[in-house]
Amino acid sequence: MSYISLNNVIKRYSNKIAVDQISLSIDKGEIFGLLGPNGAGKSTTIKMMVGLLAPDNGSIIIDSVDVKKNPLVVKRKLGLVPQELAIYSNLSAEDNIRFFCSLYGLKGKDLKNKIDEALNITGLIERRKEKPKKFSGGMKRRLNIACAIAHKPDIIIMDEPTVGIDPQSRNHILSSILELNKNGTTIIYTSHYMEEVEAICNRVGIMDNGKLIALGDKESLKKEISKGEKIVIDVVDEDIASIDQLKKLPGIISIHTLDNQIEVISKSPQESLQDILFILANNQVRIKNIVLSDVNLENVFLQLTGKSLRD
Ligand SMILES: Nc1ncnc2c1ncn2[C@@H]1O[C@H](COP(=O)(O)OP(=O)(O)OP(=O)(O)O)[C@@H](O)[C@H]1O
Repeated sequence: MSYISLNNVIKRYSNKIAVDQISLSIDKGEIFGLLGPNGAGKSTTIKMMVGLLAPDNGSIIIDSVDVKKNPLVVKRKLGLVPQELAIYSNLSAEDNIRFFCSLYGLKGKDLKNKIDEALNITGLIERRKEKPKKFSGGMKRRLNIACAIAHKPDIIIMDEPTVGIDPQSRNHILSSILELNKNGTTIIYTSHYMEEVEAICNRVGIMDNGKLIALGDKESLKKEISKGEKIVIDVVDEDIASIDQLKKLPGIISIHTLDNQIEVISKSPQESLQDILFILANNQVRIKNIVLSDVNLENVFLQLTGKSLRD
């Protein structure tokens, strides 16, 4: 039996279907990534997993417990890092963590050790006495994480924890997640940044319009969905006629253009390249740069939905 399973879960807000019959399972010790653009239904899915919202249909089972039937039992196993900051600006960093730990009944030496550990893992130990109103956005986000993980839950669920922060804090957060996972914690990580999901997650679910449109190990997802390689061509000016001709070339899986960049996914890029260059030259399209690379999760998403993750 899976450690975490969602079975035909549906959630509506009035007439709007936010989560549309999702089924997936997650194993103990995984870092599972839930990827999708804004409004895909990630937060709603997570809120149902932690018992903040009840599904209209279907069930969610965590470590053999039904979330709807026994929300309190499940909540003890979980740490939720919400998308919105849930910290008190007038309490010091360590008092914020102390407050959240006290909700789990922690006291004395155990409490002190857990506060220290959370401050260490999020890189805030030196700033423990300071109030978050003096913190940068990235530090506030790290404190938000420290508050959610300090009680050492078996499962940590993070809802876009790196939105709008500096690269240093982002890297710190990603390495903290890897460290927590090394110690056995199961992590569920939602994001619309595919680079983050690619960097830390083992398995990935891709959501769009409330539906789970792909699920699997990230490498096999890339292989199965895009049996090809990518050619990225920067041009001076895009030309619609040449794009139409490129689409007709043999071996071309997909073509996407954005801001004078043409992204071609081809079954055999070495062979396609000659033809592509010929067509562009014939249409007097001037080329600034060409790069060959592997497909990524963004390409998988594009191929499945016809739109970019950040549309
Ligand atoms: N409380 C609510 N009332 C009505 N509609 C809602 C509510 N919360 C979310 N929605 C809608 O449900 C859909 C899914 O939203 P959700 O927040 O789950 O998506 P998301 O993938 O987490 O997006 P984001 O990254 O922007 O948070 C969206 O169309 C959203 O507008």
